[in-house]
Formats: sequence, structure tokens, C-alpha cells
Amino acid sequence: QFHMIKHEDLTWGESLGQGSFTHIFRGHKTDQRDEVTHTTEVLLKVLDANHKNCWESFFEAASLMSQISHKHLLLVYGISVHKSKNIMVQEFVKHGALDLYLKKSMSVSVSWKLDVAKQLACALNFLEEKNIAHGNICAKNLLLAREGDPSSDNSPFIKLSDPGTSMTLLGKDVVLDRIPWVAPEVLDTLEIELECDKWSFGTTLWEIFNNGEAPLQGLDLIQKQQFYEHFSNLPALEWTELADLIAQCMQYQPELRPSCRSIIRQVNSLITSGNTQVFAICLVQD
Ligand SMILES: N#Cc1ccc(Nc2nc(N)cc(-n3ccc(CO)n3)n2)cc1
Repeated sequence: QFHMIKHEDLTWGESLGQGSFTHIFRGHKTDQRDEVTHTTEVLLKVLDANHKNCWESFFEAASLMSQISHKHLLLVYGISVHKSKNIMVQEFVKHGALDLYLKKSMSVSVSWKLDVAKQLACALNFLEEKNIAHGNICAKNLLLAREGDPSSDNSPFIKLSDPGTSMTLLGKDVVLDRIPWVAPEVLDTLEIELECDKWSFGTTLWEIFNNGEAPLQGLDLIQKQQFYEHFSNLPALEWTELADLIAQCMQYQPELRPSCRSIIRQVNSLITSGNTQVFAICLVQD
């Protein structure tokens, strides 16, 4: 169910960092279509050689993304297997991962953040309708295709990246390190269900409104595990309605978390109330 890309059709550019057991590189792929050579800029995601045993899960994650297509889901062109290298060839998303972008540019507006939140909620709703759980929703896996800047007031555009190798294969410590993005029940079941993505949506909202700062950053694995054992919650944001939505998503009982439809409705009302507040302030100032 995959397009196989020949290794000789790939050219490698600079390293752009690494994820869990993967390295990512800028690159290009060439394909011949009726005598015309097309060159496309791509992102090459390589599975570490010492985690070759995860290659099925690595490609499983990618195939999930290539079976369905949606404007807010990353496009995976195919895979390339060459000697001991397992390579996923993805569309190159111009501005990279959202967590780094938020840390760099502290000046994005509330409406910018709510727009991103709404797009993620739509992507999750699409996956929910297909009964597909992603399993790794976080700001690092949200890719910024369009910046959208305050002056020309065009809005940001995000793409949800592949979930990567299933953490259930990656071992307990990887699962613990994903606290507080991983839903608490996953620590017992190691199963990813739709409700898990709602928990992670709450954590990602928290990240977005904390300018990309990682929640529970300084905690070690024991302290992270205790965070769940004590049924702790992330520090509430000032904006009460937003804090409420995060709290609804991050309920320890999976069945109490809101549906994607409800999440979209609540983000929409935050957008409306946010605009009203700005509008009111302008009225007062004038
Ligand atoms: N400076 C810079 C810069 C870095 C990356 C991109 N582009 C891109 N395109 C993708 N398809 C995927 C990713 N990822 C980045 C982290 C992950 C983890 O999942 N993916 N980055 C653009 C600019």
C-alpha cells in the first residue's frame, strides 16, 4: 500500500534534527513522468539503524497517513529501503515543527493560536470519523505550512505529521517520557484509542498557549509517573474558558472526554468570544 521510491531518485540535504529513533534531513526526489524530470523538495525521515526492528511500525505509521488524505494531514510520498536504511519520504513543510516556531516567535496572537487549535481539531475529527487513532498529538508533530502574519492578516496553516514508531514498541521509558501528552490509561493498556488523542489535544492546546514551552519540562520519569498517580492537572491558564476546554480533554476517565464535534464547537466559541473582547477593547479605546 506504499509507493516505493528508488534510492537513486533521492538527493540528501542538511540534517534538520531528530525525533524518537529517527533523523530528519532536507532533500529532493526526482521522478520521470513521460520524459519530463520533476524535482520535488522533500523531508527524509530515516529510522535509526539500531532500531531496525521497529521498521514495520515506522512504516505502519506512515501508511496510516497515506491511506487517507486531508488538507491538515501531512502528505507522505512513499518509502525507500536501501541497505540498512528505512526512509520515509514526506512533503517538505516550509516552516517546520510548531513547538520550535512558537519558541522562536513569541509574538503570535491569540486568534493565530485559536486558528491553529481549530485546524488540529478538524484533523482529529476527520481521523475520529475514520475511527483512526493517531497516538502522538503534540506541538512537535504539528508542521507549519504557512506562517500567516498579523500585517497581511492571512492565517496560519498546519499539517499533522505521522505518529512515528508506535511508542508501545519503544519501551516503557519512552511512554513515561511522553507524559503529559500520552493519556494516562495508555500506561496500563499500551493501547492507543480515539480518546487518547483528545487527552493529547488538551496538552497540545496548553503548549500552544504557553508559546511552545513543554509542560512538566523539568520532571524526571519518576516524577512524571507520580503526576499521573496523583491525578494531577497542568497549571490552569488565565483564560478560564480555554482552561476549561483543556481540563475537559485531560480528564482521567477517557469516556468523559468531549467528542471532536464538541471540541470544535468550543474552539469556535473561544474564537468568537476572543474577537468580541478585542472588539470591545477597540470600542473603549476609541
Ligand atoms: N529550520 C527548519 C525547518 C525544519 C523542518 C522543516 N520541514 C519539515 N517538513 C516535514 N515534513 C517534517 C518536519 N519535521 C520537523 C520535525 C518533525 C518531527 O516529526 N518533522 N519538518 C522546515 C524548516
